[in-house]
Amino acid sequence: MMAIRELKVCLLGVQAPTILVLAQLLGGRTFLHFLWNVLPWLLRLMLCVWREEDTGVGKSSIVCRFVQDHFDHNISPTIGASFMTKTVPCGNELHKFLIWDTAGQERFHSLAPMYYRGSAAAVIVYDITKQDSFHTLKKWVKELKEHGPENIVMAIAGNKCDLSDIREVPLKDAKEYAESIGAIVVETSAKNAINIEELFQGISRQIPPLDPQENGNTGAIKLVKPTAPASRRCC
Ligand SMILES: Nc1nc2c(ncn2[C@@H]2O[C@H](COP(=O)(O)OP(=O)(O)OP(=O)(O)O)[C@@H](O)[C@H]2O)c(=O)[nH]1
Repeated sequence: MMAIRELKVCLLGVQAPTILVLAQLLGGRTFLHFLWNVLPWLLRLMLCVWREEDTGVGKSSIVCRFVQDHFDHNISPTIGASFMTKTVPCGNELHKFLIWDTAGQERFHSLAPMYYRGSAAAVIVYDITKQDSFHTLKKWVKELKEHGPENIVMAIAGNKCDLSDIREVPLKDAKEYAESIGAIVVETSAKNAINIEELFQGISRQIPPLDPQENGNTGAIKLVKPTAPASRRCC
């Protein structure tokens, strides 16, 4: 007899919220003054936003590698969220990951609670080549601690480790931070399939095993061998 447990997992992570930083810089100016001084900034901002919306930290790519063992260089940015599942063995149990891949663009931030609420685990992804994405990760951790489920397992994924020659975030920093918040940390490459399985195995290991005393209410479904159907008699 093997128990299958459904584990809701959400992936969070975004590049630096440039719009917010700029909005703070612009505060309190008159409109003409604003236009005169800020137009060059705005042009730069538009380029920046375009660039940032174009390159995420790699959440969808991690999910795609984990579930389909596939990597797409031209993957489109997620709109809202996307959903995939994968079942993996863990000891005497099967863990069915119900994975919510959230959109990284700042305009979708307010939707995130829908996905982390009720989650057994959250994977917070940053890009090792973007220091800003590591700062943003800390904001996600704060939000999860304040508003997320009490016993949520937190896993930090430093993605794009295939680009370590242009790294901005030292692994040591990530390890120290993860230790300080009791999170799992691993550097991944969705592109080269590095540590993707290990990331989810690490989450599985952190999920407490089912209490055999509990009946129902655990989200677990017991799989049992079907018994032979009762023989039917004719007449
Ligand atoms: N070199 C490298 N590039 C990667 C890796 N993972 C993702 N990318 C690239 O990074 C870009 C963004 O990847 P996505 O998976 O869409 O990132 P995301 O975080 O889901 O982005 P949003 O959906 O906008 O939140 C794409 O061009 C990917 O091909 C990786 O491990 N290494």
